Amino acid sequence: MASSEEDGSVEEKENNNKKRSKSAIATAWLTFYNITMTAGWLVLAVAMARFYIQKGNHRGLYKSISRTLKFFQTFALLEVVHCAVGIVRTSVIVTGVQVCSRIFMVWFVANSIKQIQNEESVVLFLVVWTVTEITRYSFYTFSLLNHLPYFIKWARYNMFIVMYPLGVAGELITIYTALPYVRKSGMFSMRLPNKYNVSFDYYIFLIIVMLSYIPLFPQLYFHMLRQRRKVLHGEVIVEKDD
Ligand SMILES: CCCCCCCCCCCCC[C@@H](O)CC(=O)SCCNC(=O)CCNC(=O)[C@H](O)C(C)(C)COP(=O)(O)OP(=O)(O)OC[C@H]1O[C@@H](n2cnc3c(N)ncnc32)[C@H](O)[C@@H]1OP(=O)(O)O
Repeated sequence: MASSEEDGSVEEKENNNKKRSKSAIATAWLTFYNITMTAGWLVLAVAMARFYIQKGNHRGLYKSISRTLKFFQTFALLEVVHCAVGIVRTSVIVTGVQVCSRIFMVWFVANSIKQIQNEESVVLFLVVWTVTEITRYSFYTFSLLNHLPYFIKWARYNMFIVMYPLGVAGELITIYTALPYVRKSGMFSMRLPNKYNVSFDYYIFLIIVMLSYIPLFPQLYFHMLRQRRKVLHGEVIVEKDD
């Protein structure tokens, strides 16, 4: 049977060619992006391991890796763009919540509140994020290259069961530990009266962020459980549109 392209008009053929070259460009870009991100998180893993081996404890670890961490975690904003322009089939909202909460954690908590940088909870979320991202980006890279080893697929869709709650625990304990310093310093806050007639309390905002994990985290977790059933057990899942 002839394909629709063979039957179609010149215009249809041109459209098909455009789609094909767009997806080739998209695949090339995603491969480059995922390799870069895998390498970035590997650099972080090696830097953390070396730091710990040399110093024997975690004091100063955050400071030593903060530039690399900020760069690669911020670069992950492109994932929201990938979903928005449709080159990956993932929800913009799910990806947006995941990426924005991490960027918030890096820039407005760990980076801004120096007193908490040596907390164990910071090391906890850093280690969990690093292991997760090396697995996740190598999963995408090998999938795009059509050479996905089963252990990477297995790790991608099983490790999160433990890693997600551990990462969330690290993040929440860190924010909780930061609260007294934020209250004392009044950082990022605006009190009335001021010329804009606006008041903002960063301390209260951080409490709201912590509370927002209660409705939002289960959605991410259940999304991953659905992905797991689809990919590892071949279940057909009908996703709602954003
Ligand atoms: C301003 C203040 C905001 C404060 C908000 C506070 C609320 C916070 C609540 C949230 C807490 C989050 C805490 C979090 O930071 C803790 C941790 O991360 S701990 C570590 C454990 N974490 C994980 O395991 C992360 C799991 N999450 C993810 O993997 C993703 O982020 C997620 C978007 C949730 C899910 O990913 P996705 O939907 O993409 O699933 P898949 O991987 O199965 O992929 C689906 C299809 O898309 C293709 N895809 C996706 N990305 C790419 C890519 N980069 N390159 C190529 N292809 C890609 C993938 O191949 C699939 O395609 P197909 O269906 O065709 O196979």
